Amino acid sequence: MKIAFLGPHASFTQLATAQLFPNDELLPQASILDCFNAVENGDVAKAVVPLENSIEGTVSMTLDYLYKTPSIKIEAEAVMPIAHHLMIHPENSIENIERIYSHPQALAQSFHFLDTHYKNIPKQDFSSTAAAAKYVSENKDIKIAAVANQYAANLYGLKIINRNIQDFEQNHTRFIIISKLQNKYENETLQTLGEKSGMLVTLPEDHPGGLHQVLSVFAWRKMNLSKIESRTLKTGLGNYFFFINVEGSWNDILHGNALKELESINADVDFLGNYKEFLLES
Ligand SMILES: O=C(O)C(=O)C[C@]1(C(=O)O)C=C[C@@H](O)C=C1
Repeated sequence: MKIAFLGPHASFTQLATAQLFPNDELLPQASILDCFNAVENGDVAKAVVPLENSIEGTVSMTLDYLYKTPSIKIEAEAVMPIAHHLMIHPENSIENIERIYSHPQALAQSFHFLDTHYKNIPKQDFSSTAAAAKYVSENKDIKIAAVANQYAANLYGLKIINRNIQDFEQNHTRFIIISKLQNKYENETLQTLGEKSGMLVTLPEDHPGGLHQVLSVFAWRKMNLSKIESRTLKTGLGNYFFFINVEGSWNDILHGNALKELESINADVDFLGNYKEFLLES
């Protein structure tokens, strides 16, 4: 089976994808949009993209494309510990470094460390941590460093200057497996952390108590929400959709007609699936 992931080789997303699909053909993509397009066009069966980080929060691009592509559903979530390291070309010295490159999520997760120790060195966004590491390995003359993982340092022959530079010890990223198949991904070799449902809810118009009505559907059924995120609809200031995770199995969700009640208050619901959450190794 072909599986797309946010590449290039040695990205954190690849480390997650390799654990989820050890026997499949993994195809690196240049962006989260390319991962969604590869699934939407049928070039691959599934893709793995980041959804949320425990320090930096939701990856908004992933939410936006889930909203824009209703045919794409979620098959599973996987949580992986994230350790960032600062690395340079082995022929360079950290004293000469003039710029630090990485994925914006990685720079944000290490912001205080970089601000404390490398305050005057400009930080620059790159498409992924691994692409930044690769760029450093190919450009020893332009005195740059990258924030990336150990695997990228090994693959691109870089020297690690500072280890574990993330601002909080507990740094985890949650990835999702997306597909059009609406399957539930199973893996008996990985630890299961729980089960949940995901949905995107849009209210017909902004009115007093609208979100309260949506939340009460779950509250009086004693269903626990594990995530709620509002995201702009891009139709004007103040217009949002909501990504909601409800803990529990599919039967719990159907129990008491929660989805029917949401429809009865004219909420538009794109049900993303009932799926498991797995724990990965770093
Ligand atoms: O740049 C990478 O290596 C990625 O896989 C992307 C990504 C992200 O978008 O959150 C994945 C995990 C880490 O949180 C940092 C970056």
